[in-house]
Amino acid sequence: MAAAAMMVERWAGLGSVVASVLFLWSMVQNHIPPTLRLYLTAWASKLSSYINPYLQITISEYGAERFQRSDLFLAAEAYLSDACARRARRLRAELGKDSKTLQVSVDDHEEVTDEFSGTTIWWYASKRQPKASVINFYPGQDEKRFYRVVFHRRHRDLVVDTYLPFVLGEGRAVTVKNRQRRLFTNNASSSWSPYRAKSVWSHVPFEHPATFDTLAMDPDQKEAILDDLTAFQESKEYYAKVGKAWKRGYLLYGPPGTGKSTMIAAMANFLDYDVYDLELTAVKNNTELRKLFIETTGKSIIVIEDIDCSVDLTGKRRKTKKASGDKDSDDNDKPKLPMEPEKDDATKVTLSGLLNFIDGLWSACGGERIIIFTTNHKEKLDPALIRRGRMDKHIEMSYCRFEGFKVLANNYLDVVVEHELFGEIRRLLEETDMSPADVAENLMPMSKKKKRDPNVCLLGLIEALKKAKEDAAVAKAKEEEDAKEAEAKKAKEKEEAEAKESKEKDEVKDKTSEETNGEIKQADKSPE
Ligand SMILES: Nc1ncnc2c1ncn2[C@@H]1O[C@H](COP(=O)(O)OP(=O)(O)OP(=O)(O)O)[C@@H](O)[C@H]1O
Ligand SMILES: [Mg+2]
Repeated sequence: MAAAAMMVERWAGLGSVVASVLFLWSMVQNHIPPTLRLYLTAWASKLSSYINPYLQITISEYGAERFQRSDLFLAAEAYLSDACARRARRLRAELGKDSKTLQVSVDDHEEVTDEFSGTTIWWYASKRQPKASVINFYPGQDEKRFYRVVFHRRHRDLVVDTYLPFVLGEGRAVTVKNRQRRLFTNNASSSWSPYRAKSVWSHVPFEHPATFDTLAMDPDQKEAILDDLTAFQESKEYYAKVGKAWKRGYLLYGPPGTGKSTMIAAMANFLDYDVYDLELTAVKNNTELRKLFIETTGKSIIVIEDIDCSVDLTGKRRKTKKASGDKDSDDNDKPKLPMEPEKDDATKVTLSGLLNFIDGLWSACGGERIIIFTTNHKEKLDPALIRRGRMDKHIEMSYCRFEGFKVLANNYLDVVVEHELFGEIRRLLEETDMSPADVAENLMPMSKKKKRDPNVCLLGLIEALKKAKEDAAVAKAKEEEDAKEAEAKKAKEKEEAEAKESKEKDEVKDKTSEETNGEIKQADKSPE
């Protein structure tokens, strides 16, 4: 290691000699004809490569894409920060994008060494000064930063074929680990800019605290979902082998307040993915839908909430999506997303557009995506939309039962062990349908007096459950009464209709017989 440092120092000394020569060279080169200058430059570089056994690779901050920082540069920066920065003597510390975490990286003009398969590789961070005469409109573009990788020429293959891809992979993994995850929402197409590809989505930091530990649901179901997600995340090779795009669809269905949206947040936190919350009502047509999809990145969850409310029979958007708790209470029995031939494809999002969104384009753009639909009314969705292969797993989010309650009691009241009131709560929860959201609400009283007293909260929950049970019984009795009344009314109407019909028949019969009698009498009177 020390020998390597000495060697680098020696070459650094030689470098300063070369720099002086180059300076003189630059002084005289203006007086040399261009062809000769080119020839001499090539010759000088040949000579230098003959003497200098070290090769160097430059990784510039801005590559061919002038306005976008190069992936390799970003990966190298992340890799060096993670693996080598602590060995450097001059570091640079900055607040991360989330303004919370501290990011330490190698400072400019600093050199660090890395060991790979017994080989020493030197990294040198630097920047080119901007030309004084150039005014740059893009901040960050005036200084051109770069990394230089220096290694012995006998390790050329190792560095190019193995080491640099390793740095790229490791750097990307570090970036994913350290990144601030984001929650994206689609902008109305009127604000899309042809000059900024990223204008179709806007984002905020994703900071939802939900995890699977805090999610109240059946433990076996939770375990199965976690298994499924882990298997998906680790199956890159498997998906490639069977020729399937690396994506998975989940349909979350159940009554309001049962934790569908919370589950999505828990999944994103578990997988460490970004979330794209796609508001279909803001998308004008299938072309826009496609564009939105293309602008999503890998390692993300694309969510369409309340899919049954997003597009109706004619493809027209509804004005208010979440007017009430139960989003479909206004027109419950209208089927949505029909398999009808779509005529004006240019002006609306259609079922086929949506299906294409899920599987057509998925296959074209690889990369670890999950799509989730949520609905309160699974039965209203077109079977084509939710068939296995599109929505691979259907997850029912249901009312709170005792196992789910125990999670909530732990979350909200820190009650871990069995409480004396648990027996009654268990019985009531089995007899009453109450959503986890309502149970949670009862466990989180806002009054100062009741604050954090488990007994008071649990008693409050028991009261609420009893009331819900009574209300449900009253509602059921009323429903039965209404049904009976409706049946009686129907029977009466039927009876009346039958009576009316038979009366009409009798009248017709009477009239016919009268007419017949009249004709007979007429015949009797007529001369033979
Ligand atoms: N299963 C659950 N576990 C833990 N908390 C829950 C659960 N279900 C609901 N909650 C609580 O209730 C609130 C509302 O839940 P959430 O928004 O996830 O319900 P939802 O099923 O998406 O409802 P909707 O169908 O109306 O969209 C959440 O903020 C959460 O605190
Ligand atoms: Mg929801």
